[in-house]
Amino acid sequence: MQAINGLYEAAMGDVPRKLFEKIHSKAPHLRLRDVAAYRDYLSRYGPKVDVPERTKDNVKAGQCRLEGNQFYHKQMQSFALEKYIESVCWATEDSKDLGMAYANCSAVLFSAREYEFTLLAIALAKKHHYPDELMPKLLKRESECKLMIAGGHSGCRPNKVSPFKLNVSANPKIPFLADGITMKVLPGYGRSMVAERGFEAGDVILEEELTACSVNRAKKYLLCQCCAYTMDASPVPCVRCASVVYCSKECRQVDMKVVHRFECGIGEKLDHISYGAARIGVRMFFRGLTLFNDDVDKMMEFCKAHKRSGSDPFSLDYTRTSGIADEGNITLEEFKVFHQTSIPEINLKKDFTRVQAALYYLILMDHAPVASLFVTDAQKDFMLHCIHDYIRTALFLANLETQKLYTIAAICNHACIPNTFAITSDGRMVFVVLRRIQPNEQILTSYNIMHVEGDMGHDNPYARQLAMQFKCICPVCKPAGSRVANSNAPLPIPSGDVDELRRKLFGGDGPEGQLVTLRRFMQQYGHLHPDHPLFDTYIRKYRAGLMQVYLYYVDNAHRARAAIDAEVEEATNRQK
Ligand SMILES: C[S@@+](CC[C@H](N)C(=O)[O-])C[C@H]1O[C@@H](n2cnc3c(N)ncnc32)[C@H](O)[C@@H]1O
Repeated sequence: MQAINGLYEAAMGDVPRKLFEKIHSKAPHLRLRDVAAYRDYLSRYGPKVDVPERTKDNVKAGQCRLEGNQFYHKQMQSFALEKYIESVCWATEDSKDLGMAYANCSAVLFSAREYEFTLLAIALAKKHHYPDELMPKLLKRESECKLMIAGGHSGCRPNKVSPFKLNVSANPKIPFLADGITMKVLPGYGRSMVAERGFEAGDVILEEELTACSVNRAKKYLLCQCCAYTMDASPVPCVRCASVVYCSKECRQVDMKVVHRFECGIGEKLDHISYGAARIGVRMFFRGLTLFNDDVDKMMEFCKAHKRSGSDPFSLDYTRTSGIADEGNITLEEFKVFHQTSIPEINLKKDFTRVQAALYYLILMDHAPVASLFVTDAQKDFMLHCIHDYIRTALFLANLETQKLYTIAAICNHACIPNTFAITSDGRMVFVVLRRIQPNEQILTSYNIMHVEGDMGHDNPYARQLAMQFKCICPVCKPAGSRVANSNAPLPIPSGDVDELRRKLFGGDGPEGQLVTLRRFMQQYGHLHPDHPLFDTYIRKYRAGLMQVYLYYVDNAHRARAAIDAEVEEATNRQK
């Protein structure tokens, strides 16, 4: 068989799906056999993943800058920034190329009026050998930035408090979740998030930081490898490879400690195996290994003692842990919850996960930092099976579109017309109630979270992708159409109220005013949804408004300020 190289593009990242069709035509006896049979077959007959790795290269850094400049001159700023970030990744630590790439980032950020980030990029350019002869231009930009900030054009929003903070009483053990929400196992759905008390439209019931993510190849220079934060900031590259980038030094440190030390040097090959959330499985495996201080036998013992018998994330006590930022890793308890997740039979019958796991295994075992830890056959088999299990768990629990895994939010099931809106931006998930939820009602979000303007709809390609995962039994899709969809029926809402709503929505009220109006409307009439299709318009408007206002309050500039302060402190210490 040919080596795997370039198939990725042809198959939109679906190497294993295409490959397993090929494998099965050549070796039909493999179908649904243990993953070890796939490993043995692939290691014997190939194909071998043959993709060049990206090691630091200043020539490539220069090429990316030139490509970025072309976009910049065509006013295609986001493409320019992506190229400049890539340039940062290729450049060696001691080169002028690094300083120049940061300076170019600063030009884009300045034109986007991100003054704090511009200052940060300038500080990094100066620190990283930006050429003296070009310095006057950079200093001019720096002083213009300071003037803009002094003139009140800061991206920081010190006086505004985001309305997307938990606004109901919190669970005593899970402070980022509303009190009065529990996990129940419901027929057809499995684990489900259920309200024990009523919630109103506008209640913010969850505000969770992600547990793990995987950044797909197409976005590798756009998202932080560790926390999935959008790279509008000043990029922090891996010091060794040119394959990953981080939003901060802290993220680089954390990722290096828990995962990247195993993946650095084989990142391109690993990226080639899966386009989607499967890689989260590999990353969770290494996070587990890190929890056991790389002691494979200890991890094996633990995993053997804790069978995949089902788990309850609501049993976790987050008040006893300080979270990923401080610890640099998930806790053992959180890892156990992931490890013990039970998966429906249908998800176990997918061959492509076996091919994925076998390919990951073969690449990893060809890499000294991993191979040196897995020596005996038992240890090697453990790694293979564990990675396979975790790939399946990740595909079951993570959002396939955003490739992010949240421990608590993952329990929430999907509805095509949900009662709660899941907003995800960067590495944070927020649940806002869209219409009244009664005690004992299930909390449901649409997994199609990126398509704010539309509910799932069965013609939506993402809906088809989901349909491969499970057969939807939400109130809209349940057989025999439990939804009373009668577009001719008059809405039982006084016409004066509808006119008033329309006037406010379309009469120039700002997004925040619109939100207040919509929330009141939903509180009063939300129970009519989804019974009347006309109502969808308002729900959609409400969701779009929530997203718009949410993004307005995302205040990333304070992160840039903190990073600038840290740079200044570091420079002062260096001078001492
Ligand atoms: C992210 S998990 C949600 C938690 C899951 N119920 C559990 O037991 O852990 C996604 C899985 O839940 C189930 N699920 C979610 N929404 C569903 C729906 N509307 N209809 C049927 N199954 C659903 C499917 O098995 C799906 O693959």
